Amino acid sequence: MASPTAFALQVRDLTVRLGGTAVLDALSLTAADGALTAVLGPNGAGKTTLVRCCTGLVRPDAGEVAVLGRAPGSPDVTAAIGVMPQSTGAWSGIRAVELLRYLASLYAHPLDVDALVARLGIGAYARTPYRRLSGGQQQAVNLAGALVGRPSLVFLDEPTAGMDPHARRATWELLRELRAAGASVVLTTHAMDEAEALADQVWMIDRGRVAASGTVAELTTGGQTLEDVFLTRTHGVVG
Ligand SMILES: Nc1ncnc2c1ncn2[C@@H]1O[C@H](COP(=O)(O)OP(=O)(O)OP(=O)(O)O)[C@@H](O)[C@H]1O
Repeated sequence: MASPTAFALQVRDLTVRLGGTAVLDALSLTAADGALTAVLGPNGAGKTTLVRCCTGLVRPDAGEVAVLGRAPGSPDVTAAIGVMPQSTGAWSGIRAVELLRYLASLYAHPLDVDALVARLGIGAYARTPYRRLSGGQQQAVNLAGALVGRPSLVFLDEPTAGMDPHARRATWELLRELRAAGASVVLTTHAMDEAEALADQVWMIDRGRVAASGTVAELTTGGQTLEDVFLTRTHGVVG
């Protein structure tokens, strides 16, 4: 289903206070329809909080979020998006393939679970309880869970963290295919090569604000690498 707007995601002046701190501080950004948008930022910059606002899990203190042109958390939006959170402890006992079949049953036109399992290399551990999977295997199942409903817009919070290079490249290929099929992708990552390889648009956020944005080419004019730009424009907690 195509988005009715030119933007899959519009975030305006978003402010979230947690524990007395403005974790997001009047943050504004957009994700174009049909594009892959990467959100980069140091640990604690507010990336996961942003995703949680977009998926209706965190209610902002101020500002606006429009997901596919509508309010986050509404049933029609929820049915049209996919979400891969950083951790999903709730699935502890269920086998990977049973989890995916259950998730598929929640959608009107899900992807074929067996094909998705084969595509992401999940077959070898499809009958293993989720809690016994390695970190990278859990990531692959989480990714499959985010995609199985054939979403128009998918939020992926550090999708390849913990994946080996085979799984990482398979994931990149799948994300390129998703975009080619017209889906919009918003992903957070610490991997600069991932943003360079995939992103149509990059947003660097720091301390809850936008520190830089543009295409990779725009951000790296002047011969700097994306990592150089990141290190210059954002603050780390170490050092
Ligand atoms: N429930 C909460 N109460 C208080 N502070 C919180 C809460 N949840 C998150 N925070 C704080 O908000 C800030 C942003 O956290 P968030 O998880 O959004 O960062 P992030 O950019 O995703 O970081 P990382 O790259 O480490 O995953 C952090 O300083 C975190 O400690």
